[in-house]
Amino acid sequence: MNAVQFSATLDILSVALGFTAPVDGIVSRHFRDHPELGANDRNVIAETVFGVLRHLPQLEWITEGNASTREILLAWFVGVKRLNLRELPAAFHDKDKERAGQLKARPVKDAPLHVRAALPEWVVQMLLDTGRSEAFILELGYSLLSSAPLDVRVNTLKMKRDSVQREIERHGMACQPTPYSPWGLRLEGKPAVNRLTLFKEGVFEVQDEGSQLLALLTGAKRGQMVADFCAGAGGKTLALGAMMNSTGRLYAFDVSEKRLNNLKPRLARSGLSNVQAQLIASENDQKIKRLAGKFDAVLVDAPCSGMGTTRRNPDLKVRQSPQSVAELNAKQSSILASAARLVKSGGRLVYATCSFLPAENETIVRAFLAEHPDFELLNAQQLLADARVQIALEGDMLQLWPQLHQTDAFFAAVLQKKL
Ligand SMILES: C[S@@+](CC[C@H](N)C(=O)[O-])C[C@H]1O[C@@H](n2cnc3c(N)ncnc32)[C@H](O)[C@@H]1O
Repeated sequence: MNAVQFSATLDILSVALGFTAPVDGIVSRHFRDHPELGANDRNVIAETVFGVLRHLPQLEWITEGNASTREILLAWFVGVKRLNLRELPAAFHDKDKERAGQLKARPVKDAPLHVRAALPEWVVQMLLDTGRSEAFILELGYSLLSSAPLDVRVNTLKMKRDSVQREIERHGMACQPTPYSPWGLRLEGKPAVNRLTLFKEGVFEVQDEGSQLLALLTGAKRGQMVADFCAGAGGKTLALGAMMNSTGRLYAFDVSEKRLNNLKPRLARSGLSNVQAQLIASENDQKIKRLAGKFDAVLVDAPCSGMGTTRRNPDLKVRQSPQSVAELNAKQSSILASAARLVKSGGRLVYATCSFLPAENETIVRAFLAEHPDFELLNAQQLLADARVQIALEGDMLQLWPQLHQTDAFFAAVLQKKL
């Protein structure tokens, strides 16, 4: 790491470690304000910043707490990258090197489980409480320490997956069909796919394979009435619209105008004409009440801790807490109950999160089922098999794990309103 990269990394980390804003935004802003940084500089800086945040529980343990940003970065090079003193970036002074010697004396292998797994202690406790073994937790923690693969979803309205694969490869970017999603391609490395004309023409969208499977579970079909209740910028809306072959009606609800606005350019690229974006004031908005009982399928991609996405959003390990999860739980139950009113008899309700915490997954679904005897749980593995996706699941619900499925840790439960 050269002096320019070192100083930019320190600057970004000193803001990011304040945890007042998401790290990806902080990194993007710094790069925008510093156009002099080249592509290689940006790669080195971003990899280091994200690496440090992913490993933060370990770095805090190595430095014994209250460390400066510089010391955290030193612990990253010594404790994680395992550089010896001669290999440290030249920007570290003799005094830093003296400290580096002390940091080496605290190897992570001697640390408590949550430190070794680089997960918050409360997260590890929640997993232990629901019967997960130490080995499982360590594998999960390690898998969340690497960067996520770059997956795209092919817009099958515009082109077939194998044709898109050939086109992407023609541009010198290697990719393979994803193991589970019938629409996915996984790219090698992190090429700038958004520069390709195919992307600009809406032939594919960047989307984690797990996210694609959640849309698939709705079973949305041509001519149906479908709702994406927490549509955000519409990652799943676009997948649903393509499943419906741009027919029927697809409502994209969200309480955030900004997020719904971000859906607009994506919709324009996609060529979908069946989507109606609707801003709602809350899950109990009158618009929802007026549409009660009209939908064949409703997807609730609920606001959640995002704990399953910490490869991409490592700061969530610090920004979330048992209190924030408890607040989310109340919201999740309320949104699910409200969205359920939209579903017609025989219709499907998919509750999903990008989390592996049982408190915001199975617990919410079990409580919903106890209060709504008119809904029953369907077997997600069977539904996926019916869609020719072979995946072994532990029970009726879908929980994806990065260490097993190479996706973010998405969760989904498929509920059906009884006839
Ligand atoms: C996990 S994100 C959705 C991501 C999106 N489905 C996608 O695939 O890109 C959760 C969304 O729920 C929205 N949300 C929060 N509270 C809500 C509520 N009461 N009703 C509907 N949407 C809500 C947030 O604004 C956010 O966009």
